[in-house]
Amino acid sequence: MDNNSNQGSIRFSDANIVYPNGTVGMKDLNLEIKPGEFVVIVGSSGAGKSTLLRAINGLNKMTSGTVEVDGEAVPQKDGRELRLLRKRVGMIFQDFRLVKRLTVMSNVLIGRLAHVPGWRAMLNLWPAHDKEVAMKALERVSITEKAWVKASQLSGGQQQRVGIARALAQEPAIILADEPVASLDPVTTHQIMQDLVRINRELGITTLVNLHFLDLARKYGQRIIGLRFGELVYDGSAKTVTDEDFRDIYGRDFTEDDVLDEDVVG
Ligand SMILES: Nc1ncnc2c1ncn2[C@@H]1O[C@H](COP(=O)(O)OP(=O)(O)OP(=O)(O)O)[C@@H](O)[C@H]1O
Repeated sequence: MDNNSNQGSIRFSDANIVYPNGTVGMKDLNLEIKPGEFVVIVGSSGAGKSTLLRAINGLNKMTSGTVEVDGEAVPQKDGRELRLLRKRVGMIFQDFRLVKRLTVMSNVLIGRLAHVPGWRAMLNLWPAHDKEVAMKALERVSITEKAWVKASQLSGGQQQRVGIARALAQEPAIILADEPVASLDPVTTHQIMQDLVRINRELGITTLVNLHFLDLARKYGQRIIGLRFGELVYDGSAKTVTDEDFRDIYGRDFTEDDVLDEDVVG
């Protein structure tokens, strides 16, 4: 998987999203993310983390302002241009979003859908190249031995690895992971976070991860972005973020519910 031709820069300029019911999802956001960055986004429930991620692949439309990927505005209308943009942006979900009755391989090939003619995919006549890309993606998350197993037979952690492989099969410039570990046990959570960090280092794919747990943000983030009521209230290194910063982002003291490993709470 060669990511050299991909870039993966993101820029929000004076960006606002107000939902039809009047809720503010994003407020005056100005933010630049460089190709290859690993960014963790934190904030309490409803702070606008998903809104931000979904704006990058055009799932949420701007009320005003712009979001650009590699210098091109994310199309605000559904259509061919938006499909081309989405080809470059892989998504990873909290609930994995696999097709449970299909094999792991078929699920990963879904990541190739935008790259092959629809009739080929429908007839399951995938070109050798696409199968190879899918298998390499499975290798990247060490799960090739499950290629021909039905997704329904996998553990949560294995399912999330397949979710990652499906995103990688797109050969994306950007990966957006929306609470990717929220459904996993602590041990598996660390494994999946390590996978995401390793893949980011190996392939240089710009990666944005929404996280609920503060200790994970600190441990695995490179850069931390904090949101509150749709506004950017923190942007800094994960190495130097303080408990005080987290309190400001959350607008309250944090509790054991905010950390995965409880002994971290002082
Ligand atoms: N489709 C929608 N229509 C109306 N309001 C919405 C919609 N989607 C999100 N919101 C609201 O926008 C705000 C930001 O939501 P968002 O899902 O981005 O927050 P979040 O930080 O991801 O929260 P969580 O951690 O709970 O997923 C919240 O107040 C939410 O209720």
